[in-house]
Amino acid sequence: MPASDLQSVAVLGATGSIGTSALDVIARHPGRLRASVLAAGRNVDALLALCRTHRPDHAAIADPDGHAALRDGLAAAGLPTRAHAGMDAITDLAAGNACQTVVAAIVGAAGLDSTLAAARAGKRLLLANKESLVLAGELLVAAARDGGACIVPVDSEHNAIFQCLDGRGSANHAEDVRRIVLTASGGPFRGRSREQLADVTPAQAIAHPKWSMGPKISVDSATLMNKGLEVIEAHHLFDMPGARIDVLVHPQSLVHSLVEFIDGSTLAQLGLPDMRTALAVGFGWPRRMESGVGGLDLLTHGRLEFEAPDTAAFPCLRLAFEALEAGGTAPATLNAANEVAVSSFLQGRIGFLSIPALVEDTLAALPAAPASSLDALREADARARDRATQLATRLTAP
Ligand SMILES: NC(=O)C1=CN([C@@H]2O[C@H](COP(=O)(O)OP(=O)(O)OC[C@H]3O[C@@H](n4cnc5c(N)ncnc54)[C@H](OP(=O)(O)O)[C@@H]3O)[C@@H](O)[C@H]2O)C=CC1
Ligand SMILES: CC(=O)[C@@H](O)[C@H](O)COP(=O)(O)O
Ligand SMILES: [Mn+2]
Repeated sequence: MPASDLQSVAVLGATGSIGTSALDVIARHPGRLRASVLAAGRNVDALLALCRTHRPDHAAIADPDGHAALRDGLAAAGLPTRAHAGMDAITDLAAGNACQTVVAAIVGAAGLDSTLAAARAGKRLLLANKESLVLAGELLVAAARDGGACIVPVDSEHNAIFQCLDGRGSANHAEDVRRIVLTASGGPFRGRSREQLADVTPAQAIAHPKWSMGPKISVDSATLMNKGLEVIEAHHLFDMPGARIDVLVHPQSLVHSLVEFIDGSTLAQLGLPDMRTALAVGFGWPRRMESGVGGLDLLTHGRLEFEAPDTAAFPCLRLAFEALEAGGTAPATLNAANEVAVSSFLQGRIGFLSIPALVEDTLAALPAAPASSLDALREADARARDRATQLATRLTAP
């Protein structure tokens, strides 16, 4: 196969759940895919282990203090991989010649700069980092359009919708589509009342019933904030107003989302809950690639059930719809407050019910302003983090 057919891939967030799944798919296609850049946050040992297996040209650690350990570890392993450190280095690698494709799988707003850089540089962008779309969706979609990037959403629901729309993204489908329906598993606490959520622990919250994921998104699934973030994500990716985006709880997580068209047709994408399918769609689109995921045997799986989300017990979904409706800086505020709240909960500093309370308080304290620039959004993000941190500290105080 000619060298030009080999797709060089930067996996940002390589040590995480999505990063690991992406590398699994890449390793199945040695003639077509190559991990040329691997990047992580702080975990130098895990990054070094991946470098020994995948032998990338570049490895980058966001934590500047990790540089020496990464460089020395690569040298000790006899690898030619170049060591880099700091977020700017990751952003430069995402935009540079070392990769044609970027898997954006850093968790949280920390992924924004590298995702934006990949979009501006016209990469094939496998977008898992939903927080960057929530924070700066309009800018990111515009950067991809202007830079000639192809965004393939790999969040499972958005990947499903992308497939149902035949890859048309935000273009050319608006008149055909009546509504988008995002499915939600309901998380580990589906069916519980608000009172029954008061004492749940971080360990219970990250035990997702269907998907194996990192801690932050697992807590988001448990509060239904994940679905709220996904509503805003769908708004930007598919140019749909919130009023035409619905959420349906589907505990089996086999129907990944649906699109209803104006002629009464509904298309859905189904498959086992394994992110390698969405990632293979991202690498191969418009062709299909082997992903390592088996087929779906509906006779074995039995019933497919659907129910309405309970926004009284799980108000984060309502808060996200309200932030989308308010527009401007509100989604950035929602996202930042949620990141602080989830981190505080995972550290055992606040209770589960304090997550929506803290987000709601922050949104009320910092009303939406026009999101006229990236700087305005960054400022909204910083202010929301300050406010939410103060509140979390107050809630923690004995
Ligand atoms: N997991 C899933 O199935 C799905 C995830 N997503 C989205 O994908 C993203 C990643 O999720 P997931 O893989 O579960 O998360 P994980 O927590 O498993 O992994 C996070 C990755 O991000 C890296 N990271 C953390 N902070 C930084 C930073 N400041 N700079 C650079 N890298 C950093 C981590 O590195 P280190 O190990 O060194 O800390 C790790 O590689 C999230 O936005 C999530 O919402 C979307 C759909 C499904
Ligand atoms: C795999 C994926 O895309 C996750 O976002 C998943 O959807 C989380 O499950 P919930 O439906 O419980 O939020
Ligand atoms: Mn999802």
